[in-house]
Amino acid sequence: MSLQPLSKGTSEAPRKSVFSLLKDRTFHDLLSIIKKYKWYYVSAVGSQLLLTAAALLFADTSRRLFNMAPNVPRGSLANILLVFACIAVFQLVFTFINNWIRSALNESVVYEMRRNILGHLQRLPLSFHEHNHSSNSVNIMHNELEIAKNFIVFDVQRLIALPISFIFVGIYLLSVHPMLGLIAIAIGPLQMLSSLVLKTKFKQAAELQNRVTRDVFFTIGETLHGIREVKSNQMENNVDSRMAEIQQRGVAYNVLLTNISTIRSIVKDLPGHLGYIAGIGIGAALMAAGEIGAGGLVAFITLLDKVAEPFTVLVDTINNLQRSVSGARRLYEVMDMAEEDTMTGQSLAPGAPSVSFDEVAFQYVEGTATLQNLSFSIPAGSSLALVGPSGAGKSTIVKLLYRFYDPEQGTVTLNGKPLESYAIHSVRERMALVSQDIFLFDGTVAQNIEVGRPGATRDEIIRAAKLAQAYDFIEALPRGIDSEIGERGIKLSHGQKQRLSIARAILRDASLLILDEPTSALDVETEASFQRDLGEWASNCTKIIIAHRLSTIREADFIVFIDQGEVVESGTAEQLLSRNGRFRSYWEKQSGGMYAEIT
Ligand SMILES: Nc1ncnc2c1ncn2[C@@H]1O[C@H](COP(=O)(O)OP(=O)(O)OP(=O)(O)O)[C@@H](O)[C@H]1O
Repeated sequence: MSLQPLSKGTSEAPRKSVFSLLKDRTFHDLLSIIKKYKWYYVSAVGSQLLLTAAALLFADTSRRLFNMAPNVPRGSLANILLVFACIAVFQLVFTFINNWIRSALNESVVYEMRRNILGHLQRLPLSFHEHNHSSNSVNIMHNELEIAKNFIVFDVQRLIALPISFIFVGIYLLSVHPMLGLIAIAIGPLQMLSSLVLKTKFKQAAELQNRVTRDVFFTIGETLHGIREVKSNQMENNVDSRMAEIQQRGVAYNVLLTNISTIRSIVKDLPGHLGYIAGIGIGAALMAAGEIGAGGLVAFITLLDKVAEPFTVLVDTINNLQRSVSGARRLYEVMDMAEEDTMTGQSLAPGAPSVSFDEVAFQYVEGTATLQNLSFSIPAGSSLALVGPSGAGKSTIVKLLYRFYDPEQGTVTLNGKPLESYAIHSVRERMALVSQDIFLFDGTVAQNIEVGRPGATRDEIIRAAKLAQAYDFIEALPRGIDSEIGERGIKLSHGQKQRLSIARAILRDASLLILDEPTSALDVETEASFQRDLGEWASNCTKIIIAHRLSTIREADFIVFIDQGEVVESGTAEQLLSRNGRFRSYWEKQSGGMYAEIT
């Protein structure tokens, strides 16, 4: 394993501006989540407005109190104190309610978005996953979603509530005294202007910081994924140096980001301080001139922050949006990718299909042909062995059958009709694959076999396990078929995993069976009984067998020998051996000259 591909995690994507993002279809898709939770938003905004009303009442009651000072009648003082107490209780209750709603909204939106993204990732074509490291997808699901969520959950509702507060509080202060009102109102726009300071530097530092986070996820994902290779190749120090380098960058960029943010926040607070000083000075002069009472000045001081807040928040929101854009750009790019359409097309009829490849050409990489001029056919219900050296294109043929990729030229047909005329779902439903790459899910043995056909009965699962020669070792496990396999089947041997994957395929009850090195990890005896039983449970299937072992190949009705994506020879095993061609020399090399075993 090389640590080089880690740099993929830092790949740059084209930058989207804030405004083009606001027009982005996917961004609107995400905003449509907000619609679903509109009552949460209405409640959160409503409770925030009630809190503003309470603040206004508090300021006005203070104004009345200080305007009466020092000769406050006893009865009035008692009433005023009661009003203050009620406001305090009201504020406590609504602050609690507001936090409660926000937390419920936050979690609901996050889980909804994660579900949407994972659903989308699953529906993307296999080519996306083959060309993107899984850690990148995990990073999208976690970090970049988190950043986008902060904007969607918190900033959106503040953007609605605070302008309304601004209007009410602004009008109130103007009514106290136009000059004081204007000073308070002027602070906000000045704060907005201050957001221009170091704006570009802030965006750059945020992007650098995001990249570091992506690298951390990438390194952790790759290391844990390939932990056996890391250990067996003693790469621990290599990984550690990589993390140390990321740590160095992470600390440097974080300090840079914090410094820039601090300078921006000092500049942003400056108009507020100046407005306060100007307001006190002018307020004192107005008091001396008898234009306002002491209460007017108190109301000004109490509400100053409330008038400036919408603009301050707008500044923060723009900053957040910039971070969201920078962090969520990749999220939106992935969400914008076209999903596989698996439902359009006709259904593949039950029963073993005939399969044919007619002059098929395919390439993964422009200019490098993987399959070319490839033609062969398999009559319904018969079996074909695909044989050839490593990299010849055998697994690619299977990928075309699954429609993970489509050929560039030529046609693949099932029952004489082009594969593209069938709904992908209906074709995949009728196919089963026993692959050399076995993936077992974290769960019990039974659950792992049931993956083949969700909803299968316990008896059906046990029957499949027996046919796959898996039942003996399953029975010996501590809890039999209900034993936990552990993450990725780590507690089982390769041969045992292979037998579970065979059981899964048997349970699937498919009509097109693909066996990709199905017995590579089985001992000779188990392989022999697997071959025997295959005739029983797969008798009604069309079978494609990819194999290197002659014992597996010779059971096939027909053999196609492939090299460099082309059919080099085809025929029965006996015909190919008697021809003294590529298949025979390939087999002689494989068997050390003992090809006579076949006859
Ligand atoms: N996702 C991919 N992207 C680019 N090239 C690929 C991809 N998958 C396979 N290839 C290339 O296509 C060629 C055929 O690969 P394929 O896996 O089909 O061979 P194979 O005959 O099944 O090999 P093996 O017997 O080793 O499994 C190889 O050169 C391989 O490197």
